[in-house]
Amino acid sequence: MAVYRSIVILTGAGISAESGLRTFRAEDGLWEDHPVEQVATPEGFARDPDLVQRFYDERRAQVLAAEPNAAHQALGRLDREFDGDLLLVTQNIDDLHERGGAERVLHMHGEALSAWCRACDARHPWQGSLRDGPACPSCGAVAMRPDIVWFGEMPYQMERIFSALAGADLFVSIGTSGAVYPAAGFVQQAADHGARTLELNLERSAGSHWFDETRLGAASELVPQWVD
Ligand SMILES: CC(C)NC(=O)[C@H](Cc1c[nH]c2ccccc12)NC(=O)[C@H](CCCC/N=C(/NCCC(=O)O)S[C@H]1O[C@H](COP(=O)(O)OP(=O)(O)OC[C@H]2O[C@@H](n3cnc4c(N)ncnc43)[C@H](O)[C@@H]2O)[C@@H](O)[C@H]1O)NC(=O)OCc1ccccc1
Repeated sequence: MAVYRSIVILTGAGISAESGLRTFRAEDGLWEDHPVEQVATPEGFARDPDLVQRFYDERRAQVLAAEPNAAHQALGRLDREFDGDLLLVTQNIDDLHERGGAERVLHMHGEALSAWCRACDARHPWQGSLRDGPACPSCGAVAMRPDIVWFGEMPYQMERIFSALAGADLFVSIGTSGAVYPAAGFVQQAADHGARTLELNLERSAGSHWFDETRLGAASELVPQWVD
């Protein structure tokens, strides 16, 4: 790891699969029994807010019941020991990176354990249900939604991500199918700036051909091997 000055890591649902959190596109994936346009779009929320709140209440409970695995813990070690620039960009809404010891984490698609008040724009750490329309602790309005980036919505902190990609000399992608943009385009941006690019995934992804190297296997084995 010593040779690199600035590392950007992108993670997806695959890194949390071995912690018991379902991925999206596997045959038993989340999108199988929850059509994405119904539960992960602003239109779906407007059409049936109770269905969407119930979906994310379930996800929130699953996240609270899950534990970080060896891949999360290895990235926690890397974050503690690497004194260069490091940004761990995750598409995941779980907090397993933080519970695995990582601090330089950016949730580009939001967080399950956070609620967003549409009336006063405040965000609140949230572990309970949003279904029964709790009042916003800041303004009292009953206008809270999951603090999640849905399809058609702008991901969070894109400027910070683009500038990290522009300065990176190593880009590593872990447990993602490369099916969703803008995250799926990060490897090209990093490569265009001269970074070495490495993919760690259970199977080849839609973006594998963009990487200098792809290692296939379970994250709980590949990530500690790469870090240590
Ligand atoms: C379907 C796709 C074609 N659509 C999009 O990409 C859209 C539209 C779009 C934008 N640009 C485009 C360009 C071309 C085409 C389409 C678009 N994108 C958007 O709408 C985005 C917003 C997208 C975010 C939506 N929210 C999510 N999540 C939060 C919700 C929730 O979590 O409920 S997306 C969701 O799916 C995405 C993909 O999932 P993965 O994490 O990769 O999981 P998946 O199941 O697919 O794959 C798992 C992988 O792990 C591997 N694996 C499994 N087990 C293991 C294991 N044990 N070990 C290792 N690997 C493992 C498997 O092999 C597999 O490869 C993740 O991002 C995830 O967060 N917003 C936007 O574009 O805004 C405007 C904009 C943006 C920038 C600049 C200007 C304007």
